[in-house]
Amino acid sequence: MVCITYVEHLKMNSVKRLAQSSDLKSIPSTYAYSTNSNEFPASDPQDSIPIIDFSFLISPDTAVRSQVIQDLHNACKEWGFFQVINHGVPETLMNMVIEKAGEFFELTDEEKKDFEDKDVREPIRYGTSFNTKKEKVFCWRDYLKLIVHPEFHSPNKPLGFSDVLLEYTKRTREVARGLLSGISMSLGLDHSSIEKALKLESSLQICIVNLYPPCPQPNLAIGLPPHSDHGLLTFLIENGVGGLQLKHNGQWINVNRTLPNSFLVNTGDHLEIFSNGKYKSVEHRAVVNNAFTRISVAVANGPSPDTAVRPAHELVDEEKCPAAFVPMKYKEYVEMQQSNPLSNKTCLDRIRV
Ligand SMILES: O=C(O)CCC(=O)C(=O)O
Ligand SMILES: [Fe+2]
Repeated sequence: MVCITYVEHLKMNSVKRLAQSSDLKSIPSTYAYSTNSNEFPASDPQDSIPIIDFSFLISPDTAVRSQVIQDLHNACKEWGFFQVINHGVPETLMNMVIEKAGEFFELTDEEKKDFEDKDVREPIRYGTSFNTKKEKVFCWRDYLKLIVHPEFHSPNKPLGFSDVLLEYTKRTREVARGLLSGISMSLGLDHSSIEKALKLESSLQICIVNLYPPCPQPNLAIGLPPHSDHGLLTFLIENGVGGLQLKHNGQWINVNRTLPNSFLVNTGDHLEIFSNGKYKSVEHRAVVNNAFTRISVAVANGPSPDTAVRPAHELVDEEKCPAAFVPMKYKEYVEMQQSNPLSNKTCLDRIRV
């Protein structure tokens, strides 16, 4: 392994730059997540990840609507991951997001420095790994995190990035609200229960761009360690390289292919909280490879920042099914998650009764 001191390495503040060092044949010890080259065994899924046809949610035919609500129930209960098709967001817009996100990382170090991550409360944060202040082992990943709603924030470069993001995040928010209305019904609640209780008109929406450069020892480093997401629903798109793995029935499986023009959506911690544990947030991780740069864009759709989220009262029964989580403001939860190393479901466990 190359021996770069901790300080030298922190000065780089970008694994993309580290990966570009022409003589990099092995990873610095600070990236050695594993000593076992079989640390990330995963298999291909036997059944495909559930598919949700978004257009069915607004079908005039009641039977079609009931079926898609049942599909959402099964997807949230059995998988916590699903592919959304016929969502109405143009494919060209989705491709532009990936393209512009990639261009952001091509800016010079000086240009990117203006957006450097200084504090978890900042609305624009460019950085490396997940939380270098707290981590012993770093992730093979650079990131750009943006708060895009209720207020929209974006870097002013590269040219056109901000416009594309504004449109994309607005459109995905509409799809998220539609899905959450169906998910409300799939929990036996009114279609507007989640919308009203969690004040979705001012939902906190965060866009996370991940860049995973080629890694000389992909079996020892990790892109993102196993974790669940903080929000209600995360929408993921990527540049076709692959590397996401999810935990299904206790086994890690590869997400190799998703349907063209689809979103990969996963349930987050706040859906687990609101549903009082009926729907669980699902652990996933990103592995790296030695040939291609992977870019993924995750949009986390959550409750409004000031809402103290608790299980829906209809899903709580003091005797049979008491509240499984203590209430906490969503923005405080996000800060707690971002201020600690990323690890499994440790954040949610802190508020579990
Ligand atoms: O890059 C990926 O596939 C996963 C990203 C992710 O899990 C996240 O940003 O929370
Ligand atoms: Fe995630």
